[in-house]
Amino acid sequence: MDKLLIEGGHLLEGSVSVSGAKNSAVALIPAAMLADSTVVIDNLPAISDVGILADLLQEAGAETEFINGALSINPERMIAMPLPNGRVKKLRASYYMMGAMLGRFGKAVIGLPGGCNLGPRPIDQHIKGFEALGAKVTNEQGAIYLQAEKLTGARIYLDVVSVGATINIMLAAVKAEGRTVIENAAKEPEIIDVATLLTNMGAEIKGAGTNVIRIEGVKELHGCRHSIIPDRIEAGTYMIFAAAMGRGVTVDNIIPLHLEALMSKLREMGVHITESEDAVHIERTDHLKPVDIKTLVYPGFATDLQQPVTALMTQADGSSMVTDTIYSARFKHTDELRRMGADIKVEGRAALVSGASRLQGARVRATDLRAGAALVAAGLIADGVTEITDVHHIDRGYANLEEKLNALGANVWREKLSMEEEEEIKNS
Ligand SMILES: CC(=O)N[C@H]1[C@@H](OP(=O)(O)OP(=O)(O)OC[C@H]2O[C@@H](n3ccc(=O)[nH]c3=O)[C@H](O)[C@@H]2O)O[C@H](CO)[C@@H](O)[C@@H]1O
Ligand SMILES: C=C(OP(=O)(O)O)C(=O)O
Repeated sequence: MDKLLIEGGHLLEGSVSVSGAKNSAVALIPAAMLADSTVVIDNLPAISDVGILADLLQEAGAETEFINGALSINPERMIAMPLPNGRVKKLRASYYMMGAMLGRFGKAVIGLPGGCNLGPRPIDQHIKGFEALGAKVTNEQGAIYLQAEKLTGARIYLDVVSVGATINIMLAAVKAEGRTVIENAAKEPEIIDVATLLTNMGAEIKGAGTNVIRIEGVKELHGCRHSIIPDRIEAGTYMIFAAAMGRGVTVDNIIPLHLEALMSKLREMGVHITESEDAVHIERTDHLKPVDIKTLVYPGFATDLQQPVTALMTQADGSSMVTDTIYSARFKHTDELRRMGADIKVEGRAALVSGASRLQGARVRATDLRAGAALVAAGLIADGVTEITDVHHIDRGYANLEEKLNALGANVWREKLSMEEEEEIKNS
């Protein structure tokens, strides 16, 4: 097991290039199995979720090869291999194996997904969609069994706006017979990215990015090449790092439109931001203003940036309130930030952050992916050295984090935990 060490207090300067989007990549890889020949996905982020999904496809018979940041997937020899648990539990997006396997084989056995523990994360809307398309779905001993004689298009109204359910239903429906309409669909940019890949494979999809998606089923899909959109959450995280510590940081290779909610809040806090076509330039201010933020579905403020922005709020002069309307328990990072000197009170779905606090380096735990990002932000700000354990959560979503930060002038490195430290963590 590794820990991440950050010597705080260094101002950041220069340019950072954002990787391909995790939440696209993890859907595009399973989507490739719907083709009858090779799909090549470019601009893949070097994160553990991508590696695990490529392994899962390979386990089920796909030929996969990583070449210079691209993944080539030949799914011709895939079989409906049951994937009951093990690696499936390591990430949330293994749920896309359900929709993709169902679409390809008419059946699947997939373990219940893992991913960040942010309170209950049911998959009832995914299952409602699969059933509407004609699948019989059962849950036996922690695995979901899906079976369909034939998939037939249907009208599906999502009771909850869900990114995962929207994409999963698209995956199962593109080769179903007839028309599927997804109503109250999620509108995140990653959904458009998945629809773009599927369309390039020959699917007929209209309305991705709006709340009604219409799919005409086709008999066959073919191989193609597709480049992943930039990761708006990684971009937003670096923008927050820069807002805290940037003497002048350009966050490059992004789509600024995807980050409007964050930019508007950073500007309210007094952060200097200049936008260009595919980059933003950020300079910190000496007097950060407090701000209230409520997370919402896209294009609202992304819940995945709620945790990192909380770390920034500790540096504002006054009280900020952050409310998470998407997840009921996405506040584990606040306990760790408190250990570093933050003044944060959590009540229900809201956290009241009183600043400005002088943060001190401490040993803290990345309880989940974006909690990890919040602790990195705090570590960059704090006096002294911050040690972050459970780094595997951070590795699920941030490609080459140390390299990118050190190139901006930070001092970040990784060490192996000693046996004593591992024991201490196990017992804590
Ligand atoms: C791999 C991936 O893309 N992960 C993202 C995806 O997660 P994920 O797809 O899991 O998130 P959803 O959009 O599905 O979840 C949104 C809300 O709907 C609820 N819900 C969801 C499905 C369902 O069947 N029933 C139900 O009640 C969830 O508990 C949550 O409260 O979108 C989230 C919301 O933007 C992001 O935080 C995650 O980074
Ligand atoms: C919650 C997240 O990821 P996942 O859904 O993969 O757990 C995230 O990326 O912040």
